[in-house]
Amino acid sequence: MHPPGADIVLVRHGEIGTKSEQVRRSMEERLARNLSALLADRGVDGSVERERTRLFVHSDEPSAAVGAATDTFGVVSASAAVRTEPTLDAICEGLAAIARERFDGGTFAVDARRAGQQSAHDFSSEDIESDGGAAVWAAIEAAGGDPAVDLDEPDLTFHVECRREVAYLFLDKQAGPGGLPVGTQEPVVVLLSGGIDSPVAAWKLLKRGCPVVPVYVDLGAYGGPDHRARALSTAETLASYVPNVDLSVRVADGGAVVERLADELDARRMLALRRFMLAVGARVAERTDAVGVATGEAIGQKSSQTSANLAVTDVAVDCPVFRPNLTADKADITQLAREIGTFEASTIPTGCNRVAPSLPETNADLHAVREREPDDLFERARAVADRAEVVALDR
Ligand SMILES: Nc1ncnc2c1ncn2[C@@H]1O[C@H](COP(=O)(O)OP(=O)(O)OP(=O)(O)O)[C@@H](O)[C@H]1O
Repeated sequence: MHPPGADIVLVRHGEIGTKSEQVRRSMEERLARNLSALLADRGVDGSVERERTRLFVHSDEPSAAVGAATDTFGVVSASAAVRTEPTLDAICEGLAAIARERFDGGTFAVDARRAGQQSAHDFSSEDIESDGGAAVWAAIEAAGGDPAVDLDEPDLTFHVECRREVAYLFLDKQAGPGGLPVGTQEPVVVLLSGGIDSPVAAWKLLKRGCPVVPVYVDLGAYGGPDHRARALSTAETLASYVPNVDLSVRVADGGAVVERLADELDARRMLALRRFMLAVGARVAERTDAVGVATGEAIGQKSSQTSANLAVTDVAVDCPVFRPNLTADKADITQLAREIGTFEASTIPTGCNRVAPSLPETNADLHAVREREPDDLFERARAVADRAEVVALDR
């Protein structure tokens, strides 16, 4: 809920504040650009202003601007606010005006902080809280209401952030994703199957500032058009968070290799397939200046993902393999998929055939895996990656 007449959004970031002056400035600039891009993509009126430790969005659409801010990686929270003079009288008047319009019964509290130079004001945060609380109380009573204060768990909190030049009044702090602005880290290739886990892994990398390069390996007879459409659809959802990042999907044709592995290998088939996919991703990384390859895997979630098997797949490539979900439980990954909006597309039935054997290897030995997999597996991976089709997203 925002105060009546709110025309500015306070945007808070977190870890950026721990950086050196130079890094902080460049990250804040990136955050401002990313937020501007998201506002423009959503057709939300708003201009972003950067100040030390904060961004501000000037907007006549405060709810939509808060929505964009809280979808921007790097943002910890956002509040739609009204501004007043930084005097005790003006703040109390402003709080009373908000109370008249927004208090709807229950309990309230006033929470105040002064930012910047404390000596700029001749009153303390406690003064704002006590005088502001009295002003809110009087306004509610005058309107025929029944005010009650609860400082621990109020139904409505009147927040005041008093700065040297201006005081901001707001009613809530909407949580953002946190993390770092996208583009402040080097790109990473993500093997995006479109299942529940890999879009979440991609989102987590975006959240930590990495632009991602999605790669989908077409499984031929073991995949199909719906399987591919599912991957593209999850990429489109991811792209809606970062409209200024190119999330075109590299679609690599792995059909012939998958068929061969299914024909020739039994228990170790999935390991060879994972090693092939990693090699496809590594080749794309090489060609796109990405620093590594990420997957949606988590320790022990599937037979191909036991800690022993993950070790065997990693050594297929020279570049780092990132697994943002590594220690996450499936329930938590699924919950996040729901929250970020990829779950629905990820669970569309694709009717694809099962590649996995009925008795898969769970404790693979690297020598045994190497011995059985085709000699030209990695050569084929590179060739498939080089021929990958770059599919622009439908947005
Ligand atoms: N067809 C594919 N194209 C690209 N990457 C894939 C593909 N299949 C699997 N992967 C990668 O390998 C990881 C493990 O594969 P797994 O078989 O568990 O995937 P899934 O269950 O189909 O999808 P997800 O792991 O996304 O839920 C995936 O998280 C993904 O990173």
